[in-house]
Amino acid sequence: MRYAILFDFIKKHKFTYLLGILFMFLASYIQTLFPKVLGQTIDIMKINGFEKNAVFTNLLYILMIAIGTLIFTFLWRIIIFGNSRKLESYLREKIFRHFLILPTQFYSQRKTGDLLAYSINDISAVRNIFGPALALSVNSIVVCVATIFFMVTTIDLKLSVLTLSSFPIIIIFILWIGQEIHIQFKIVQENFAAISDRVQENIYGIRVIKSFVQEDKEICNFNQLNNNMMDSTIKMVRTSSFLSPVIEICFSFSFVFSLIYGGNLVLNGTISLGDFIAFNTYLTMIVHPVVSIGRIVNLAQQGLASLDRLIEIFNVKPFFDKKNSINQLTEGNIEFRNLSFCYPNSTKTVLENINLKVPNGQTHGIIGKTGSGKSTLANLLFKLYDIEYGKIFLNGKDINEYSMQGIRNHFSYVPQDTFLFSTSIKNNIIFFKDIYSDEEIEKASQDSNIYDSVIRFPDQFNTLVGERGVNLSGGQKQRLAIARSIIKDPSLLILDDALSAVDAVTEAQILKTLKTIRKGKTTLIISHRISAIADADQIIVMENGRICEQGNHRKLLEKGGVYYEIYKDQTKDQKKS
Ligand SMILES: Nc1ncnc2c1ncn2[C@@H]1O[C@H](COP(=O)(O)OP(=O)(O)OP(=O)(O)O)[C@@H](O)[C@H]1O
Repeated sequence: MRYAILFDFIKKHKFTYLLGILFMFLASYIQTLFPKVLGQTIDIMKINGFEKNAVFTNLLYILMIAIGTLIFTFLWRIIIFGNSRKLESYLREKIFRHFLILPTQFYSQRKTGDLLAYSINDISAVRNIFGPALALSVNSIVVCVATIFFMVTTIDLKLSVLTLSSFPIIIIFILWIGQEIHIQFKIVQENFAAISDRVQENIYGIRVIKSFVQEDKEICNFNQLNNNMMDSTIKMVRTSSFLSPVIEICFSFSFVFSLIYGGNLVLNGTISLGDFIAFNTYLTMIVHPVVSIGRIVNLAQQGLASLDRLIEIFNVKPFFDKKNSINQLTEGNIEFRNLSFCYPNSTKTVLENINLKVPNGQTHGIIGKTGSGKSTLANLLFKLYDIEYGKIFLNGKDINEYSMQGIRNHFSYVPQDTFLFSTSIKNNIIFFKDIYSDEEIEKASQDSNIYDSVIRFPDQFNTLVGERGVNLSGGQKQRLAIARSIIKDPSLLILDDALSAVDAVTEAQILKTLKTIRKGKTTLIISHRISAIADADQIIVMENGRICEQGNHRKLLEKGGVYYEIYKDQTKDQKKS
């Protein structure tokens, strides 16, 4: 069901909602008793030598009405607004959970700022439906129905019909404006998402912007988005600003009819002066709820527009493992059989006819021109994209038989663009898993050659790395990411150009250590540098998504093909220096 996510929440909180609505009903209904009591009091006081006791009793009623309204209003506000805040937190948790289980390809098509807008603005707009909009609706319905009922039954039917004749016009107008607001609010939200995306991207890329002196251009781009946001908001405000004045004009006519026709009824004795005052008080009382209909429509349409956006996200199918999928992957035997691959929403074949066996315990190096498909090959081993059956085998079984969790628990991947969390070095190594001892953390950092750098920091392993590791050098970030991967002692370790920012000596040291600690386990080293893979058991050379050469360093040099050319190119520079 489309709104299932909301119904689940409402079902869970139905008793508090019912109680809150009951209190709202009582608070609103009690208010509508006031005009009649006021009218009666005036009629009593009109008579010479009026009964003081009767007036006193009526004043007591008025006081009780005020106290009752206060108590019930206090109670419903706590319950209903409390529930709306719970709903906000519930939706935020749901969307965050959903974001984490969505397939990787979802993130290739969405921008971060847009996703932030969902988590903040849209959820808050949905909350408004179940907070202020709900409260105003109940109040408006109860006050309008009760007031009209009292006007018609206790005062005068004709006078009521005449003064309320503008109501249908108001309702039609509100419904028409509501549709416009719905459309315009969606545009406002999209513009907000674009702004938040731009701010996020600029802050993230501030160093690049500064180094290319792009500040003015970026400010100009931002101003354009900001103006779009302002224009769309002003357009929406302009549309919604019609609501109140139109409603108020309609009411002015009602008051004119009431004064002319109602005044005549008093003069010819059809209704009393008290009734006339009560009628006008009813009319005054109804103005606020009817004007509120405009606000309710505003809030509801904004909330519904946001709800549509949220549901669109919730409808994106997350990845789920199939039943009985395998969790254990203690060995790293890998086989690609006739694998060809295109990225979703792309027609370009990125990998073509890949046939490759990596037996457990071996180290394979992968080299090739940029864009030749090396990272894609590695990504597919992590089930980042759907792969048909019969193409990739892990320990003799199809990759689709394994659970996502199983693969990611037993395999480790150090990507090209290292990502560090804004926390301590230690947390970045253990990745918030308190299962590693201090000795294991130190060992992993020694093996990845980052230990000496860490202990030179005043706070050592507790040093905060800053957002995305801004306080560390490129090489330090890479080595920290390697430490994070090797502490898991995975059955398959993939280093994707993960040594590109370290110097040749450090690279050699890390590779030497890896050789020891990775004995009996599979390692794939993707690199542009021959030095990083020369020692591998097998080297795969890729070109345009195909494996063009395969063998060990010596054999490939003897062959005098692509690998030999790369080797020649790289050693030529060394010889010169
Ligand atoms: N998410 C994606 N969607 C569509 N195409 C992609 C995506 N990621 C990569 N590609 C394309 O796939 C091809 C192979 O990319 P890949 O990253 O695997 O190359 P690579 O050999 O690792 O390159 P490099 O050495 O520069 O890292 C490239 O043409 C690239 O543009």
